Amino acid sequence: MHIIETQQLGHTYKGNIDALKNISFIAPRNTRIAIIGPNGAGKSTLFKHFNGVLKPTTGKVLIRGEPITKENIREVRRTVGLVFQNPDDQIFSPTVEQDVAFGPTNMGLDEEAVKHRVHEALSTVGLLDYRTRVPHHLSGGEKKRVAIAGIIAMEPQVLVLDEPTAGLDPQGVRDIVKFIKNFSVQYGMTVIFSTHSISLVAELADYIYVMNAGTFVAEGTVPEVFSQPELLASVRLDIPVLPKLITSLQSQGVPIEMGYTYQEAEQAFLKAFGKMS
Ligand SMILES: Nc1ncnc2c1ncn2[C@@H]1O[C@H](COP(=O)(O)OP(=O)(O)OP(=O)(O)O)[C@@H](O)[C@H]1O
Repeated sequence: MHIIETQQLGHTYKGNIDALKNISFIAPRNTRIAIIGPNGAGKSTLFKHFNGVLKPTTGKVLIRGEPITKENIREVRRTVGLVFQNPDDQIFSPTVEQDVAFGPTNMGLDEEAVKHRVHEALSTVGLLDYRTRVPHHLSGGEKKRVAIAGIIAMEPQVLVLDEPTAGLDPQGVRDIVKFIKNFSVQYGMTVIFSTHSISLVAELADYIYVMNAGTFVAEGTVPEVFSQPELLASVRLDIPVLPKLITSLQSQGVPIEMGYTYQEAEQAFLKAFGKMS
C-alpha cells in the first residue's frame, strides 16, 4: 500500500478555476519526490490535498489506503506534515520555540520530549539561537526555517515541502538539502517537494512529476525527465545547467558521458579530460 495515493483527483476553486484535473499520483515509502511546474501549474493545490487542507472536487486522496475523513484527519496530519509556501500561513506563536513546540505538544508528548524535539528541529534549521525571538519580526528566510522546524518537530512519515528553499541564502539552501537527504535516508521517510530550482531537483529527487495547467505532463527518474528538454521548455521549464553544458559539448563532438548531479558531472569531466580512468 502506498503512503499517499491520489486517484483521478480534481480540484475546482470558486469562479470555475480548474486547478487540478485527473491527477493520479503515488508516493511510495522512503522516496524523494519532486513536483515541478511553472507558476500556477497546481503544485500548492495538490500539496494541500495531501493532508486534507483542501477537499477533492472529484476523485480521491488516500493516505495509507484510506480516504481522509473528519475522524482520521488528526492522524493524517501526524502522518503527513505540510510546510506551506508562505511561512506566514503557518507561524502564529509569540516565540520561535513556542511555535516549534506547538505540534509536538498537541500530539500529547511530555514536556521533556517536546523540549528535545524543539532542540533537534531548531538545530537542523540552524536557528537554536533564535529560540526566544518573535517569529513575526524575523526575516523571510528565517521565518521559512521556523515553519520547516515546526513540521519536522512532529516527525511525520511524509514531509511535504512547498518550495522549501525559496528565499533562503546559499547556506540556508545547503542546510535544507542536507536535511532532506538525511531525513529520507536515515529515517526511511518520504519527502515530497516542489521547487523552481531545477538543479536541486537533480541533486535530490528519486522521481519527478512534471505539472502544467493542473495535469501531469511527464513523470520519471532524473535521467528520464531531464532527457526531454523540448517538453520541459514547452511548459516554461528547463534542464539543469550541468546536463545542458554536457549536451552542448557532446553535440560539438566532445566524448563525454552525461551527468545530472554535480558529482556525476565532475566525474564525467575528469574522465573526458583524461584526469581519471
Ligand atoms: N484560493 C484560490 N482561489 C482561486 N484560485 C486559486 C486559489 N489558489 C490557487 N488558485 C489558482 O489555481 C491555480 C493553481 O495554483 P497553485 O497555487 O496550486 O499553483 P503552483 O503550481 O503552486 O504555482 P507557483 O509555482 O506560482 O507557486 C492557479 O491558476 C491559481 O491562480
